[in-house]
Amino acid sequence: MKAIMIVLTFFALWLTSFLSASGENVLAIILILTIGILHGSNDIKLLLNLKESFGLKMNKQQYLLLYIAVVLLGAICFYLIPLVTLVLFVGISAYHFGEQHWSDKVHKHSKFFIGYTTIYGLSIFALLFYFNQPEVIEVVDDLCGFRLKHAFFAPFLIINLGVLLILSAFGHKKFTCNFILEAFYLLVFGLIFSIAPLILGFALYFTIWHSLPSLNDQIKFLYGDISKESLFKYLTNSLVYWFSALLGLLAIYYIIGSDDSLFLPVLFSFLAAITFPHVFVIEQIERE
Ligand SMILES: CC1=C(/C=C/C(C)=C/C=C/C(C)=C/C=O)C(C)(C)CCC1
Repeated sequence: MKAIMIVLTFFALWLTSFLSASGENVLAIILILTIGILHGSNDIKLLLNLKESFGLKMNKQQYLLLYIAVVLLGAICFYLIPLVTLVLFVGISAYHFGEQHWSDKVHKHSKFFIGYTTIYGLSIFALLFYFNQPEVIEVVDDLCGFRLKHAFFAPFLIINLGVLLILSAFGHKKFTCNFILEAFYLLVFGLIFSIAPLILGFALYFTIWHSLPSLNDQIKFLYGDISKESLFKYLTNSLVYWFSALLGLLAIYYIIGSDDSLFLPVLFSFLAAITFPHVFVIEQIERE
């Protein structure tokens, strides 16, 4: 799987050398809205397939209502306390990306696992942000009116990578992985983020390194194997949710009108709102 992901990543990077800046943005947005959104479109079915979640067992309508309520709550928080919600969003996403990457390589459910995966995810974001400082400063400013300083990025990267290194050294007995290979993946991510602009760098990581493996795990969890039939079942079942998410996003863009400077902030706050419940669903299936 990882070899395919490396090939896909470099293929996509090679493809972008033929694209203009706006072409790269279009490719990034297509990746996020297709594979990216798709990997969160079967959350309700995943919840229904759990023995229980949060000690509860609810029916489809109840889960759907709860899900929509959490999305709306996330959106309202973004509106009312944008900076706090953004920090929370990046922290939760870091844990979520790390959990996806490490779940089969280290003993789960320990405090160490939560700390390690969060620091790993933060290191990925720190790499992405470090190589795209002007764009990150703009998007964060547009999102919550807070202007990050350039002096923030290098220490943020060094601290996260440093803590990751220390935790890896102390906890290496808990892992079943090749750390040289893991360091190589981080190098590949750094390379992608330094070559591609912010949105494309994020999209390549998010779709190839997070959403595809997550789709793989989810299909196995739901149908027991990866086959044409189970892929077809997954796609047909997620279609209506995927389509509703896209319609929701389109509706927001329609309501705010054609203000270009709001395009990325709206996309990221939309992602944040739908990410909050998704992270809890995946956390529950990883626990089973
Ligand atoms: C890239 C980026 C950001 C963070 C995005 C995040 C945190 C995305 C997480 C998505 C997830 C976890 C999706 C679901 O699986 C900021 C800080 C908004 C602004 C600068 C660019």
